[in-house]
Amino acid sequence: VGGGIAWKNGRNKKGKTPIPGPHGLPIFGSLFVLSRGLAHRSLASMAQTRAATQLMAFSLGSTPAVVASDPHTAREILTSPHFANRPIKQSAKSLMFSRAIGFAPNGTYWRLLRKISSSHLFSPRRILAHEPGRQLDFAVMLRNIASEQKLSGSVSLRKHLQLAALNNIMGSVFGKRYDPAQDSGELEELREMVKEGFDLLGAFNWSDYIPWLSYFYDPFRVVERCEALVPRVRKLVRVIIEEHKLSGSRKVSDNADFVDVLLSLEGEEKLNEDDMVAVLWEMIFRGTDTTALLTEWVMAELVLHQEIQTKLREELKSAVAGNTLTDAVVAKLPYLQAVIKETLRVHPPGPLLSWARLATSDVQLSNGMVIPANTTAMVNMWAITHDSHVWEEPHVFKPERFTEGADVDVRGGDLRLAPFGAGRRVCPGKNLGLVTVGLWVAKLVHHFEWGPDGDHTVDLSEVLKLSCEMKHPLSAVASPRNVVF
Ligand code: HEM
Repeated sequence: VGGGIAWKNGRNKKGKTPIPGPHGLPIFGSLFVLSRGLAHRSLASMAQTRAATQLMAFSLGSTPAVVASDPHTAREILTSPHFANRPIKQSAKSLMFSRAIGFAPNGTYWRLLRKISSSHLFSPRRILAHEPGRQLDFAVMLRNIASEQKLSGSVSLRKHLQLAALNNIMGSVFGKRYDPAQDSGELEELREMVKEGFDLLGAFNWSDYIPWLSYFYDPFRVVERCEALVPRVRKLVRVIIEEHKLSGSRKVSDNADFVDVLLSLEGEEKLNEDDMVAVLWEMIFRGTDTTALLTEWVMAELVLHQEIQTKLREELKSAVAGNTLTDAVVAKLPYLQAVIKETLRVHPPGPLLSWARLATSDVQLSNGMVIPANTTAMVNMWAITHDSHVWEEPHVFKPERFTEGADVDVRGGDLRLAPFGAGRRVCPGKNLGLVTVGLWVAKLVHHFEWGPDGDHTVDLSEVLKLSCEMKHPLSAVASPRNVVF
């Protein structure tokens, strides 16, 4: 059967045009493609060789799945109201994420969460109000980078970015920042919990696709580890909620943190405590790794392409001219924005858009194919951004394609480059993510010249976990520049 075991009985032929796809193995289908290595690359070459880039059907054990590797089909899937749900992994369910924005089914509760977060956490006014926090987290990072460079002669950037990103999101969500020198115990506990959650959500769990396996095969001990993590998360978040309750006034100002906002909700909007824990915890998860790893990819490309780094510094020099580098200045730097877009194109942090979608009814596509209800639908954004029919010289890192050619909206309006997804489930944190990465990259380049580290050359190999990150963390020589701001 085209598509394999989960597509038997003509499931892939419901429309005028059948959906092509590999036969896969008995029982497992094409599960091994997802369970190891770089799934986005394997799926891209499978779709290419089968002339199935528009849509390819395949089986993940008993779960029928399709993947779109072309902008047109990707748009039809992501923006269709019939794909507004997501299939939920066992780990996400056990970690309470079915009550958080990313996995809550399309309905009143999910719409309420989107509304609350877009007006109180992600609105331009709120993002601006939290700028002092972004500046503060950068100032700490700057000091730590300078001292590591002085001590070791090079800098391993990842840990600095991760601490800044964690503190930044903790600041705007929980109103709390950590100083490694003073709060090492609590910070370590939090870091460990975030890492455990990432590992569990990113781990490939065979029983998500072959349910009966769960009775005797759970190599990552997903169930047991989730059961151990949930009480720790509840305890940490509840303590923070109690501290906020004790602090009195529920008046919510622009720079209030998200806990205050959730506590101030009244009537039908009021969330119960478990829902609050889920929503708050999800923000920490989604907001930490994505900004840190995108900044690391940008900096790796800038170390490899010194001429691009010099050009960016020139742009910064003329824009700063005695002023502080702020969000407002950064937003008006076309070359910096082009460098970030080009990094999102070459290294989309979610190459398969992180969380899939689920068809809630049969969906007819404009090419005559029909995706049956209950099919898991993925978009291979990496395949689209590396397709030579869509992008000229797709493997070349060239920010100029965005300054010299037509500009491209990366926030979901143009499916040739939609690293934040699109449609009603598009990433709500996209503006916050872009503003944070923009400010930090601008400041890193303004304060240091970033050169190659002779002992650790830049290696762009990827590893796909919850997001796609550099397999070998970036190490570079950061030569301080004599700048005041
Ligand atoms: C570079 C930064 C980021 C990237 C590349 C990114 C990417 C994505 C992608 C691809 C999706 C799935 C969209 C879809 O299905 O169409 C998503 C969803 C989501 N993201 Fe982001 N994200 C980033 C930053 C953030 C930040 C900073 C936050 C919050 C603090 C956040 C919160 C979320 C949430 C809550 C969802 C689920 C939305 C829903 O299902 O309704 N993201 N993100």
